[in-house]
Amino acid sequence: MDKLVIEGGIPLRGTIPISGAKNAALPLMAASLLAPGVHRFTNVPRLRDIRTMERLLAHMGAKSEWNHGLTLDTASVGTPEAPYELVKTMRASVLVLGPLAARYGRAKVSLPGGCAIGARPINLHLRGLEDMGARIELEGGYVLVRCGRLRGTTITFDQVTVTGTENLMMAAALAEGETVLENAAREPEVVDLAEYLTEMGARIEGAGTAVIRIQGVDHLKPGRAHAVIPDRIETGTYLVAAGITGGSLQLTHCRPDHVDAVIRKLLAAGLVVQTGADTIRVEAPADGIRSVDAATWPYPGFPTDMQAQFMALMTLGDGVSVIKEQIFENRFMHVSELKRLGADIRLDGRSAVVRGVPHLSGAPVMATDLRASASLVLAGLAARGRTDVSRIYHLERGYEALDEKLRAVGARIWRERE
Ligand SMILES: CC(=O)N[C@H]1[C@@H](OP(=O)(O)OP(=O)(O)OC[C@H]2O[C@@H](n3ccc(=O)[nH]c3=O)[C@H](O)[C@@H]2O)O[C@H](CO)[C@@H](O)[C@@H]1O
Ligand SMILES: C=C(OP(=O)(O)O)C(=O)O
Repeated sequence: MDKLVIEGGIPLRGTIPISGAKNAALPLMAASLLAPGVHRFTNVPRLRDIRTMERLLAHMGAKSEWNHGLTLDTASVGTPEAPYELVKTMRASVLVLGPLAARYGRAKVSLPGGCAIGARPINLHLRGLEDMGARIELEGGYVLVRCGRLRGTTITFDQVTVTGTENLMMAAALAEGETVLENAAREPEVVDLAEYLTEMGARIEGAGTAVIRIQGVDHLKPGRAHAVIPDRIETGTYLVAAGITGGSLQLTHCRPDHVDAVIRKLLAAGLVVQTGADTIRVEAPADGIRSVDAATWPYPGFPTDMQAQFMALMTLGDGVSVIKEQIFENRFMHVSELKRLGADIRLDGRSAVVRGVPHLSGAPVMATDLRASASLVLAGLAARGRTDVSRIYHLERGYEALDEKLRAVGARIWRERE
């Protein structure tokens, strides 16, 4: 297994191209199950999670090929089943549930279980499918779904759920009649999925708002080649990388409007940020990082997937920052590791109270989840001396060529065998 070694303290300067969004590509790949045939996606990031979804679709009989993007042929899908071995490595596997139920009238999908950041139940996905007429049983750790054609209905989510909204939007695309999703997730990834589904022949209105209306159709067909939206969390992570190292970066191939809430926090922290049509220029503050509070919230709020990285920045702030995690009950696993690098952080329920320190010092650290790992890399880039980040398979789930991209802007970061 590899670890990342970082010699910190170098201000990053240069240009970083942003990759396609993992959390947009995964539901798009699942959507290919809704219509047998050849689906083409461009700007798909080469990541562990994407490979896992490829393997999951292959298990069902799909064929995939990389050639200037990803081609998925779902013509021979015949096993509507997601086994535990694959689901346990990637929770987003649950995204096949809605498409399989709608297209095949049956599905056997392993329950994803909890993970480092929280319990993460899928009750809202299941209840929604039941409301649409599916019979659901839990057996041997699997969700078994049986249904005739799903029926449109009104579903009001108790809580905003991103993959829940995506799953039910995909199921509703082939249902009979109208489905209304209320309190739906408004994330850009939901909009990207709705755009491709529409391209496939689905009738969807309101994606990107809290109420999505879907008129079910009898058949869907593969759409034209679809370009995955840029990764807003990767974008945010590199914005912080410039600020925390005292550097300046130009990010290209990104969507500045998708990181609005993050940019506003970074401006409050003193960073200089200028946006273009698909570029962002970011510079560290000349007079040090200002401490600011943040609270996570569904889009367009401050993303939970940026909480750990923002906390890394705040460890070097000029005062006290209170960071409140309001989406996941346990997304603070990075705190104890950041403390090993010299950060002053106290946990108080769902808040972290971060008192800025003048500098961080390198140390061996271990990551427990994807964004926690990113926060440790950021802290390591700023720290004096050497930081070893182990368990980088977490990072490989969600960051394409992270070490290469950072090296290209001057970071001293490399892989070593553990
Ligand atoms: C692949 C993907 O897109 N992953 C993202 C998605 O995860 P994911 O879609 O799994 O997260 P959700 O939006 O569903 O979770 C939001 C909250 O709702 C709760 N909940 C969710 C569903 C459910 O049936 N019951 C329930 O109680 C969750 O435990 C959590 O507390 O959105 C999260 C919140 O922005 C991000 O951190 C993840 O990166
Ligand atoms: C939590 C994340 O991913 P997942 O929902 O796949 O665990 C993430 O992308 O930060």
